[in-house]
Amino acid sequence: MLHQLEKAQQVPETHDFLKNLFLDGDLIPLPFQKYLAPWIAKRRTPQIEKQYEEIGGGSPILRYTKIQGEGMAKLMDELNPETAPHKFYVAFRYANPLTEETARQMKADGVTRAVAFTQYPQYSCSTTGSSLNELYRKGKAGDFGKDIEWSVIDRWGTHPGFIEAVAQNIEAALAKFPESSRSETVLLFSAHSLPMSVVNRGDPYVLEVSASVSAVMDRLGHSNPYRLVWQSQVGPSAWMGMQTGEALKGLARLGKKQVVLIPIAFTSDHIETLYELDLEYAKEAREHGIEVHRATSLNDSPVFIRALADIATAHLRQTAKTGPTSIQVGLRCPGCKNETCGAQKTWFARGGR
Ligand SMILES: C=CC1=C(C)c2cc3[nH]c(cc4nc(cc5[nH]c(cc1n2)c(C)c5CCC(=O)O)C(CCC(=O)O)=C4C)c(C)c3C=C
Ligand code: FES
Ligand SMILES: [Fe+2]
Repeated sequence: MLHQLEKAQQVPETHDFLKNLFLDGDLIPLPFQKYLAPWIAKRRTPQIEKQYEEIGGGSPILRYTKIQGEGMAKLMDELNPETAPHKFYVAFRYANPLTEETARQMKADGVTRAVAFTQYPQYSCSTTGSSLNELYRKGKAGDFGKDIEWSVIDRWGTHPGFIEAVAQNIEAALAKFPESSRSETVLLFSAHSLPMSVVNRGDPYVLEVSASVSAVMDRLGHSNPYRLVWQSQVGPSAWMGMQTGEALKGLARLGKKQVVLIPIAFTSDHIETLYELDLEYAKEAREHGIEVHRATSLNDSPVFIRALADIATAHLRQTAKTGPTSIQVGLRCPGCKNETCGAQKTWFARGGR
């Protein structure tokens, strides 16, 4: 079973993954989306397939998400026996296991209480928002079963356990530089960028990623100079900058010799750490005379798995008092014109009813 699911994450799934992604009107509203999405996906597939081939034949996201989920549920059984047993399910937005498949499984298992626990530390309507909209659509249609009660963990980008796990991985990367020059190493935090159209409608992601970086730097005692830069722009529109690749070139021009690259907006390795950061940017920076080490992604970090268990445990205790959703998730972006966002928020605030 595990093997089959892992195989589904491999190169041949790239086309369907991209098609589902470009079909998502909550992520990228396109004119004639139903027709344009398959066309863009098809055109983009060979290039992205090649990237997945170069990072070992697929994305490790599912494998790590399962390790994290299993570790979290086991710890929660110990930390919070009153709500045990805890079970995790994975619902991806574009690759298998898709929300509809997971819904079927949860219905078959007779689940009556569920927490939608986003695995994006910082909230964006293009990531967590899109996933919540999908859960809402499937939930409203009864795909998860009729009597399920929902609550939502919508963001946790400054949770001390998450910050500690990131900081420890930065310290391990810094230790690879000679002690004499270690404090001159630039810490370059890199997050997936957002189109300016999303930023400018009031999406909270840029602020929240910045807050994560601030919290990590506080934890490190501001031992090094740092910047937050943005990667993985797609298409011709304007995106949040400065771009990670350009920043590395700029640092080289300024005579910087040592950089630690830090993925800050995702919890496991994926195409953007393993291909873009490691194979593209780090290689290019080395050609410009910079020694680059990448902070390891959180992956199977026990400190991080403990943080997930702590976040979920605190949530279960808190929702009994404060209700199923946070105050912050209730506010739509001031520029939001997507009616599904409003309906989704109302639905979750009522516990999925
Ligand atoms: C972590 C935060 C992410 C944000 C914010 C985000 C916004 C966003 N992404 C696209 C388009 C694409 N993203 C793609 C891959 C991808 N995106 C994220 C995360 C965020 N995206 C991850 C972790 C991944 C990699 C998945 C993996 O298995 O490795 C892709 C596919 C790859 C490609 O074709 O380049 C696209 C396309 C948009 C348009 C967007 C904001 C509106
Ligand atoms: S786009 Fe942010 S709430 Fe709709
Ligand atoms: Fe993306």
